[in-house]
Amino acid sequence: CLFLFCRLCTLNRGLLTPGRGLTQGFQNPEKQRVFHIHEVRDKLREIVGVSTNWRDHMKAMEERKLLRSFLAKSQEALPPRRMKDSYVEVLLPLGSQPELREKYLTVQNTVRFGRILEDLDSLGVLICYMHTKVHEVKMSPLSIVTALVDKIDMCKKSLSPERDIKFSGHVSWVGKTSMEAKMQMFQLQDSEFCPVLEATFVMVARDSENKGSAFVNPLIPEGPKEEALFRQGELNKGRRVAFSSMSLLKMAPSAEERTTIHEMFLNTLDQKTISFQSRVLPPNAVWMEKSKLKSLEICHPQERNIFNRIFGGFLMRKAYELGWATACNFGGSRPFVVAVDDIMFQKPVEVGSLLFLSSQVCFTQGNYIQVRVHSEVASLHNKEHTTTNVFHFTFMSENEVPLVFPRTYGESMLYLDGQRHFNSMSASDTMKKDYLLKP
Ligand SMILES: CCCCCCCCCC(=O)SCCNC(=O)CCNC(=O)[C@H](O)C(C)(C)COP(=O)(O)OP(=O)(O)OC[C@H]1O[C@@H](n2cnc3c(N)ncnc32)[C@H](O)[C@@H]1OP(=O)(O)O
Repeated sequence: CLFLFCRLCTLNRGLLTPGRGLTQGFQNPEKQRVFHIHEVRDKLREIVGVSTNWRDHMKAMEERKLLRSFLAKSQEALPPRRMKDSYVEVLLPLGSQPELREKYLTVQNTVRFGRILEDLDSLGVLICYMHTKVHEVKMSPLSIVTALVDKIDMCKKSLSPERDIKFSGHVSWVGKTSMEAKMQMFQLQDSEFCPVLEATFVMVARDSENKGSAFVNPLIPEGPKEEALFRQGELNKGRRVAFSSMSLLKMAPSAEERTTIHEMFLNTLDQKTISFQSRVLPPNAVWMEKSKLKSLEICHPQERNIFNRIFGGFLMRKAYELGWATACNFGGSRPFVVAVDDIMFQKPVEVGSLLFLSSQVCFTQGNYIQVRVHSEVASLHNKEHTTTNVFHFTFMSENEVPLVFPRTYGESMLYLDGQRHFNSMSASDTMKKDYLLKP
């Protein structure tokens, strides 16, 4: 207890120190500090107080128990925060520090999108720690985890690994225990940072030991722009509830969707045999099951997050890269990612688990390929499999791609789910932009 108290006191230095004057982005009126990308994870470790040595991880978690007394009994007991209180800028100096490039490089000399997913996840959590900062102590009593990647939209044709990148973001909406973080990414072009990506994540605050939920500070929007962002956060929550209540896991497809599936079924009946069993593919079509790719990851401690579970960004990178390979294999050319949506982190992944990833094309249209990656874990002691995440990625291929045909009822539901995700993407501005992002 004394050890922890000393740590809390000695670590009680300010988080913000002066940084370089980057001016692009939502706002930085109070000249908040600009973190270097390497500092983000270090900062998170400092805020949560994790052990550097794996053998000490149980002890570090024991210490966190003592922070329980700093948890609020109600949301009203916490001081309200403004959007600018959580505003953070992070520099990824790929241009000015070439030694950073290797980690981010694709064979086409573009930026690995999987690495960007990892950086966004860490940044989202840091932003939420800024919002919930308890000024009396350096270490936070909260365990903040990623619950959902609501949406990531790309808005730039290609990312160069030879030019500096900047991220910025802030909390844009809060519930009782959840927070929405909006982030943007910029790349230096002709000495200006130009927008290349927008992302919306939902983070959930848990108690010191990550066992139950915990209240977060209220958010007070200032001015019409912030009020609009906050209202959008409310609408996003409503949309997610509506989307989930209409899930094909709960409800039958609509009349239009049923017609689509039946027409696809009729298109695959063998005209010669007049049988329900005998199925043949129409020209330029592929059975959905043929599009599958699978992988296995052993979840080593190296990939742990600050709470000794597997880092969400690592899970996203692995799922994205398998999804990209699936789209590449299916479309026959290198695809570009257009959008990512609705990645739900349903269950934490324990260190030491076996992570099974299964990816398949579930919908195509023109040059677009909608890929779904399902991840499940089995512990080393218990062979039972548990779903931890479902990922949805929209890719664009250089050429028109084959149609994908479901054979079973389950696959038909995957097709319709893929179509719903694709339609929600194509309704947004995303598809109107041009892309060239590769893994
Ligand atoms: C070492 C350096 C590394 C640095 C990396 C730092 C990054 C660390 C971040 C991570 O890596 S976290 C790892 C990936 N994420 C996870 O493992 C989370 C796994 N999922 C869970 O643990 C639970 O599903 C979760 C805590 C997210 C939700 O649990 P419950 O469903 O029991 O929550 P509950 O019903 O109590 O709802 C709590 C709040 O969450 C909200 N919520 C839950 N699921 C949601 C969802 N899917 N989408 C949006 N909001 C959601 C819910 O609305 C509610 O908000 P409000 O209180 O504001 O109303």
